[in-house]
This record gives sequence, structure tokens and C-alpha cells, in this order.
Amino acid sequence: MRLHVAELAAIRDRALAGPGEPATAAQKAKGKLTVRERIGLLLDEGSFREVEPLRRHRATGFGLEAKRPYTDGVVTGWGTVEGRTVFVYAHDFRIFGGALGEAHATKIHKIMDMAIAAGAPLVSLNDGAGARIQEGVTALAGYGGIFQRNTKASGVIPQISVMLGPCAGGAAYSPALTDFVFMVRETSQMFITGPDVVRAVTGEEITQNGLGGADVHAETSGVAHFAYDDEETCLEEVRYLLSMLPSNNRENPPAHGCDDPAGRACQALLDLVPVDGNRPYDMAKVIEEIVDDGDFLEVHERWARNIICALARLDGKVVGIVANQPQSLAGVLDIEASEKAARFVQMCDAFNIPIVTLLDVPGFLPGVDQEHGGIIRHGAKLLYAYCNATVPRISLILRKAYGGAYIVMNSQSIGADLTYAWPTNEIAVMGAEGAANVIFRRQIAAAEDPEAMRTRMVKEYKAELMHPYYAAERGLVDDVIDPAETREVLINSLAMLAGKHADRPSRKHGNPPQ
Ligand SMILES: CCC(=O)SCCNC(=O)CCNC(=O)[C@H](O)C(C)(C)COP(=O)(O)OP(=O)(O)OC[C@H]1O[C@@H](n2cnc3c(N)ncnc32)[C@H](O)[C@@H]1OP(=O)(O)O
Repeated sequence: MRLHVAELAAIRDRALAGPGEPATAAQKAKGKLTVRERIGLLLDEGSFREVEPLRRHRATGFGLEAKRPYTDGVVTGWGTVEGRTVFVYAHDFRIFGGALGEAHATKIHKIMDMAIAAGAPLVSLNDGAGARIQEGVTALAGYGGIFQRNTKASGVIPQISVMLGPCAGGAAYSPALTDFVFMVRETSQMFITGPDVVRAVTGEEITQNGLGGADVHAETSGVAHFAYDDEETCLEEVRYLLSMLPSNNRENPPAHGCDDPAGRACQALLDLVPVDGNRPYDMAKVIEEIVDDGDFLEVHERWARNIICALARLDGKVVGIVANQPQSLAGVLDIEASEKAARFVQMCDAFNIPIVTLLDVPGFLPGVDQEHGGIIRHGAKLLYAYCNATVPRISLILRKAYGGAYIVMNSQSIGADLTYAWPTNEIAVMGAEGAANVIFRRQIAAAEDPEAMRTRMVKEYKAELMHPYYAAERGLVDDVIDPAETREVLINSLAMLAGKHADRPSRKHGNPPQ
């Protein structure tokens, strides 16, 4: 037996060592960690249990018979993050550029099936060149199996994709099906086809980073939710995100003890938000003041900055926050903001995270670009997501909430459980100036002094329809609160809603706007 065990140890050592020093040096020269270093940073120390470390491909042709490394270029297994089980698969770029062949794919399929069965999150550490060219259609079929499982797992277990190298083709599609995409500046890219193919087909000259680097995807395309300067910080933030998510859709997110008093008065809010509805301010500071210890994790922080989507804790329990950002495009809803918030609301609903919506919204962004770009169907995505969400939903109107944007952003009429407003709230079909221009157009045009008439009509409209208690008198907000009470009121209301259960009519699935 000892001889056998010694032989096993030698084989294991070879598998663990990977493809050798030159390949490792090349990986390091690109500023990247090795696959096992990454897994070591992601998981609790010593918790990784590898599955199929001795797997090798059986493909033939193109010299593959002579090149059959252990792992086949992907390390799979499970471990823990803060003591909770997490499944992981990680490409090894040193082997076939991390490209996916049949054996590689079936290892990933197995670990995905295990994660779904165990009801635990799946994290992929992506550093791979897509389908392994030498294996042809079997490689493509392997990707099909991953996409199918990504979709099956969607809304069942959290799926997190961490991009740690140049990821092409299927290695970019699969992450797009998952809940969160993390990237690292300079070293990670995502594209359907690399710069060489782009040059050949369209004649465009572009670098890998220019085409699909972290900043491109975190700021322009919205493909990446998070971007960091180095792998260590990136993987630490993945751990932080996991600490806010439940293991699966049958559980609640983990609650923590909280030293920040639930009844803490938020006096700073009285000065943070200008009473004049046209003056900008930083909504992030408002969120910081309300949530436990001022701590929150912004999702898609650099994309569609006119809306904030963040995970935070209130009295130790995780909440999702959706908030207009008045210091960016006046907090207006446009195509990208609608898409960003819709996906976030859906994610929160899938994983039992109550949603707090902070409104200060002048409406949808008008314009030809927006209309031709499909603001109607993109805005409808957010409406659909809120209407569909059965988790506790609370809205707070800080200042203005106008028109369709007011309805879309979790108004009482689309199912908010509770709606509060500050005494500065102004809920209306549109701003007073715009409203007066429409309904008093004739009187203004016929007046001797049109400007004086316009001013008088604006004032009249405001006095009649836009005073802060108009909605409260009609029961359309549940209470008008002192901003300093905001934290206490939200915590108290969420505690009441903790047992919320909502049934929906039976159906296969809805047909959301796309
Ligand atoms: C589902 C459909 C799909 O996935 S279709 C997508 C197919 N994949 C592609 O088109 C990507 C082709 N590869 C590339 O564009 C580049 O290799 C990228 C990913 C940009 C990385 O470039 P770079 O960092 O310079 O590395 P490199 O080209 O030297 O490659 C390193 C080693 O990996 C190999 N490699 C690369 N891609 C594949 C692939 N798809 N199949 C099999 N092997 C691949 C390279 O040949 C190279 O190998 P070696 O180290 O020279 O032995």
C-alpha cells in the first residue's frame, strides 16, 4: 500500500506542479497569478477540495496525443468563503491558453451540476481563449453544455465570473449569463473575437484592452459590474460580495450582528440634500449616512452613473438599494440606467434581498437618441422587474419624482409595500414649468406680458398640485417623515416585512421586454 501511496503522491505532485517553469514565468511576466494562487486567495485557507485533478484529454490530431497535461487546463472543486461552501472552476492559461476542449468542458459541467445540487454559489476564474481550436465541434458542444447550465442555475445559485486574462468567444458568453462579472485592469479582456479578427473583418485597428478591457466593459458596455487594479483586490471583493449573498434562492442572505444603532438619527441628511430640487448632490453620501457603518458595495459603479445600485446592510440584514444620482445627468432615467437597475432588481428578487428605492428623479431623458435607441422597451424592463419582484419593497421620495419615472421606480401603484416621503417631496406628472407651458399655453401666448403670466401660472400649478402633502392626503405615500428618522423608519419597516410572502399566478415564465 505504501508503494501505491507513494506513486499517487508523485502523480499528484506532477498534476499540482502544472506545465512547468517557463509557462509559469510567462504567466507571471504578464502580471497574472497562477490558477492555484488565485484559488488560494478566493477561498478560506486550506479549504479547497479539488475534483478530477488527474483528468486528461483523449483527443487526437494536431499533435494532441503527445500533449496530455493533468487537469486539462481547468482546476475545479469546492471550498469555503467565510465558512460557507463555494464551488469554483479556474482556467489555467498555461495549458492550451486555457482553451476549452471536451475533457475540460465535462469537468466544468460536473462542478456546475454539483453546485446546483448542493445549492452553493459558483465562481469561475476565467483566463481562457475560448473553444480549443484543435478539438473543433466537440469544444463548441462543451460550451453549449456550460451555457445551458448557466441558464439552469440562473436565479437558483449565485454565479460570479471573474475575468483574469484574455477571454474570447465562449469564455466571454458564459460570464454574460451569470449574475456578476469582475475584471482586472490591464490583464483581463472580454471579446467575442480578438483584435486580429476585427482587423480582418472590419479593418479597424484596436488593442486587446481598447476592444474589451476592464474599463471598456465597466464604463461603456456595462458587461462588467466591477473593475479593479489587481487580482488580489479583485478576489478580496469577490469574497465581500459573497458575504452579502445567500447560498441559493431558498435561503436569505447571511445576517450579521450590528453595532450601528437601529435608531441612530441621520441628522446629516438635513444638510446633505438641498431643498432646491434643481441643485445637485451626491446620493452616495445619503446612502452612506443611512446604512450600517456607512458601508455599501456599489454594483456597476462606473456605468450609468445617473442611477446607483448597491448592496448594503440595515441592522445587519442585507438590502439592495436603487437610487437616482442627482449629480449625474440630474438623476434622470435613460436607456442604460433602466437596464442597470432592472437587472439589479431582478437579482435582488431572485436572491431574497429586500429592495429600498430612493427617488429623486426628474423623469425619463427626452431626445431622439433615446427614443430611437428604444427607451420605451428599455424603460419597460425596469417597470417589469419591479412589478415582478415579490421581495419586500420600500420607496422613499427625497425630492422630486415626476411622471413615468415616478411610477416605474417602485411606486405604490406597482406594488411597493411601503412608500415614504421627506417633506421636500414633489410628486407630479412633470415639473411645474413644463406643466404650465402645456396646460396654460394659450393664456401665456395671449397675455400682454407672457413671462409674467408664465411665472404666475407656474406658481398656481405648484400651489395646487405640487405641495409635499398632496400625495400623503391621497394615501399615495404612507407617511411623510423627518429625514433624520430615515434609518429607523426603514429598519422598522423591513422588520415588519421580513415574513412577506407573495403568490403569483402559475405560468411557465413571463415574457419580459428585451
Ligand atoms: C464558443 C465559440 C468560441 O469560443 S470561438 C473562440 C475561439 N477562440 C479564439 O478565437 C481566440 C484565439 N486566441 C486568441 O485570440 C489569443 O490567443 C488570445 C486569447 C487573445 C490570447 O493572446 P496571447 O495572450 O497573445 O496568447 P497566445 O495567442 O500566445 O496563446 C497562448 C497559447 O494558447 C494557444 N491558444 C490560444 N487560443 C487557443 C484556442 N482557441 N485553442 C487552442 N489553443 C489556443 C496558443 O496557440 C498558444 O499556445 P502555445 O503556448 O504557443 O503552445
